[in-house]
Amino acid sequence: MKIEFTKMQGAGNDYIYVNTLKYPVSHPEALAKEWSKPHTGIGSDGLVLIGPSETGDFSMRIFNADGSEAMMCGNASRCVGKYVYEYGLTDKKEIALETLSGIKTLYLHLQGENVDSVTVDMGAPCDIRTVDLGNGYLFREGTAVNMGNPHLVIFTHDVSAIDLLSEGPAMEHHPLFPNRVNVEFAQVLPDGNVRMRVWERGSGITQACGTGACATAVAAAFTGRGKGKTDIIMDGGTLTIEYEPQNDRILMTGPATKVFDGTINMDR
Ligand SMILES: N[C@@H](CCC[C@H](N)C(=O)O)C(=O)O
Repeated sequence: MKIEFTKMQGAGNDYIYVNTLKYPVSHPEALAKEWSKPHTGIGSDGLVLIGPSETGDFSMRIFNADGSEAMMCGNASRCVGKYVYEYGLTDKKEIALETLSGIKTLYLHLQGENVDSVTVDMGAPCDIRTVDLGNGYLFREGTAVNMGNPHLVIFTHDVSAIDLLSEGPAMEHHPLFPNRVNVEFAQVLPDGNVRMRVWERGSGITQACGTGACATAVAAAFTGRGKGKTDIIMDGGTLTIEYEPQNDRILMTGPATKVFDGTINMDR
């Protein structure tokens, strides 16, 4: 059976989006693995399913490139906002999106008829703590933050020197995180903004991570490095994160971009 999909990216974090109101998908874990492959698939960081919701306007499910399902994805939530508006599924500019980590409110920013960027109310971070990574690792200490999904943020003086391909998996599979963890290496710049590189659980090196950008801003505040409104500069683009520890929400603003539409056989 042929189905339509749309490839979209937010700060370079790219996913395949399927409207399940039109094309129900029965085995997303297998399809995420197959379709994410760069040479034999479509090529992406994973698969995102847009569906109906009883508690919000729409629902979002997100599968990493290894087929594992995640609770939340910041970059995908912005792209879902763009998708449902531009494909005529809604004319609302404020959208309640149901995710496995609760309802997230999307505020669409338009440029003419198109959604150019989106602000997402990401809710409150939880389980913020300093973790001792023990001996045998490049870094001894990090900050764990839960943004609906788990993150480990490690501050360093030179983020460009990190070998993500070896340090990323070592941290993703650290015994402190039996469900694995997303890993952010972060460097505070002289102006207080943060340069960050990410290794994502289930997808490896990605160009950007929305929940990771939020976790980085939270970790910065927690360790006395924060400045309230922070640009998190990643390999694929920049997200602006607004966070004050006394408030119970984080606002994430950034781009949402369509790459192309396509069709693919569901049973391939
Ligand atoms: N890219 C994402 C997060 C995707 C899920 C993550 N890899 C996990 O397994 O928790 C984002 O933009 O937040």
